Amino acid sequence: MPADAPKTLTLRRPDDWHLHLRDGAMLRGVVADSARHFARAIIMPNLVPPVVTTADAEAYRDRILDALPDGSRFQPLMTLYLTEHTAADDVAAGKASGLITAVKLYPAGATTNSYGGVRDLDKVMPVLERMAEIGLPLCVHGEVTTPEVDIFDREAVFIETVLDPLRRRLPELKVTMEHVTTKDGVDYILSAERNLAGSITTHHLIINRNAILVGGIRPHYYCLPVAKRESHRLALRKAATSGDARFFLGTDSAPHVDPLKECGCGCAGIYTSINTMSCLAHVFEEEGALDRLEAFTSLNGPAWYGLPVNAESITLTRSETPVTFPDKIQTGAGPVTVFDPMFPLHWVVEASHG
Ligand SMILES: NC(=O)N[C@@H](CC(=O)O)C(=O)O
Ligand SMILES: [Zn+2]
Ligand SMILES: [Zn+2]
Repeated sequence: MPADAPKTLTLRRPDDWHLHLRDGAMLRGVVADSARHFARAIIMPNLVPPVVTTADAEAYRDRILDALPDGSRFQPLMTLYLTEHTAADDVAAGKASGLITAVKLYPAGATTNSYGGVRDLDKVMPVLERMAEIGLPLCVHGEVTTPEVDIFDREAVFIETVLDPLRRRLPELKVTMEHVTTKDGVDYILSAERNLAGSITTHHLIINRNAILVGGIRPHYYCLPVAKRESHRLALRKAATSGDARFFLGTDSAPHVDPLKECGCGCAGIYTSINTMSCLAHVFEEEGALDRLEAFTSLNGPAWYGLPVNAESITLTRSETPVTFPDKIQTGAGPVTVFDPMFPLHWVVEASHG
């Protein structure tokens, strides 16, 4: 690091625009890790059973608020899991009451707990048209599920065969491409003049697909969309550190207990809530872009979702000796392995203000 490089960095308090908190004992075991650094998070609705109606979302929000540490002001921003039976009026009522921030499209079978997702987009067009009218964003898990399509191509094929046709059919619909993992995704977002933005995870800025497979199979680096080759990781880094308002943080922190990852058919998902800010400061420093970290974590997301930026701030400090995080956290549901970036971390969130 150059001698004159900053040793502390103060940012508006960040938000997480894509987060899995789960429910029950797991929720109670993980929520404090997000609430420590983040003011708000968009909460994914892929519970079992999923969060389908406004009433489901209200009940789930209350369970999250209940699980928070005393005094926490963390704000869960709720989403609805789009199904072919979703009622447009219920979605509109959820938005009007201020409860619902977005609706989530899971192509059926694309990822964890997505079997109740959408098979035929025509069936959800009335809901999407209503969302376009009322300005409610659609968050998309952008992968096709066609068995013939190679898993590493599923995002690119989704853009070409599903997302682009949908956006041409309904240009007024605001779409968030969640957890973008490819240069194709980045380029597609950059090509759009309006109504398209993308979230990028912490881990996709750090690992490529080698992390999963070289030297043995490493289930704790397996997530969906699966990490791609190095050229894609570099494209994601460039987008995230560019300051471009169309890119913002969505950690996609997705806890599964270790026995469900370390087995013959392991679940997809990486747990990063606890060390995300340290990892991101490292990445942005490597890219010479520490001055653009705040845009990525704290400014671009609120602008896209039409929310105010947080009044509070946090300060990160760079220590000479590496900071350590636990290898695993213990939850009432079982142990959850923490994302290991495979390099020492030096940045740590040291204080919160306001
Ligand atoms: N990202 C993942 O690998 N897993 C997520 C689902 C998702 O976001 O696709 C999960 O719920 O476990
Ligand atoms: Zn997803
Ligand atoms: Zn996710």
